[in-house]
Amino acid sequence: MMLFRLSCRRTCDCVCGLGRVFGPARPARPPGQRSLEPPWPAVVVGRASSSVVAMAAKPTVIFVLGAPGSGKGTQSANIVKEFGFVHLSAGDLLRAERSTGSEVSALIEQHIKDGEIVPVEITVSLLEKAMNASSVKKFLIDGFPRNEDNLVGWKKVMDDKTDVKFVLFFECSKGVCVSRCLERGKTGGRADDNVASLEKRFVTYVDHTKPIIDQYAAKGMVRTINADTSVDEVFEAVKKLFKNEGF
Ligand SMILES: Nc1ncnc2c1ncn2[C@@H]1O[C@H](COP(=O)(O)OP(=O)(O)OP(=O)(O)O)[C@@H](O)[C@H]1O
Ligand SMILES: Nc1ccn([C@H]2C[C@H](O)[C@@H](COP(=O)(O)O)O2)c(=O)n1
Repeated sequence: MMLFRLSCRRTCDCVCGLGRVFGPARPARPPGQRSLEPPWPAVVVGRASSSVVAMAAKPTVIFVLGAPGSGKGTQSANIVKEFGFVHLSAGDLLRAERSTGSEVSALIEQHIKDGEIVPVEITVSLLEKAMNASSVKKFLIDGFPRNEDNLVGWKKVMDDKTDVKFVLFFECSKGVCVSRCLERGKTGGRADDNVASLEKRFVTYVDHTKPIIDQYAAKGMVRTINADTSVDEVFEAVKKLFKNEGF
């Protein structure tokens, strides 16, 4: 134990003890990065039998789900500020990819217009790329997994590489969600914030996304927040939850 502490102090600048998190010498924080998280691969040290073992910590993931307009994006932005997470919206990543004019642009455009879910190979590869590009390794993944295809694709490619903590579920009545989206549609520039697309998006939500939330609920992995109230009231509930979860 004593020997370990001495050698640890020589090799890193953290306050190490067995079981604490440390990594290589701390590099300068990249400009604009607000998080206090270490921007280098963390290493967790613990004892196995009589030897000391080290393994890389996996990125933390929280999935953010709820009906269209339930406030996933709004609350994710608040969580980023308060708790230092990185917000990755699957919808935003797909919209960005659509506007690059790549070979999948037309396919994404059609799916978004029809309120349907884009094949997971596209979405997971965009998510993985964004996660790899981030120095902060705590992610809110908003609007994913939205259907069985999303879930299977995530498990295949990302399950072993990440630590999914829970699903943050914003529960909100359809009437409130629709009126928020229609209001957003007046100025937001989204092609799918209209009555026709919203109807399709809600069908997709009820038929395909809600069953995914239910699957996670059966595993005790859903944290439900009432999202019918004001932005501030919803965030108070979110803050309480995140503190209880140890963030
Ligand atoms: N609690 C709230 N009270 C009133 N308006 C809200 C609330 N939360 C969000 N809004 C507004 O409702 C609209 C939709 O919110 P937001 O984009 O956060 O929802 P979302 O769940 O991410 O939607 P989508 O899945 O369609 O992208 C926005 O215009 C936002 O400002
Ligand atoms: N996992 C996802 C997330 C989003 N999309 C597409 C289809 C949605 O209607 C659209 C908008 O998403 P939002 O911004 O409302 O979360 O993006 C998808 O295919 N797969």
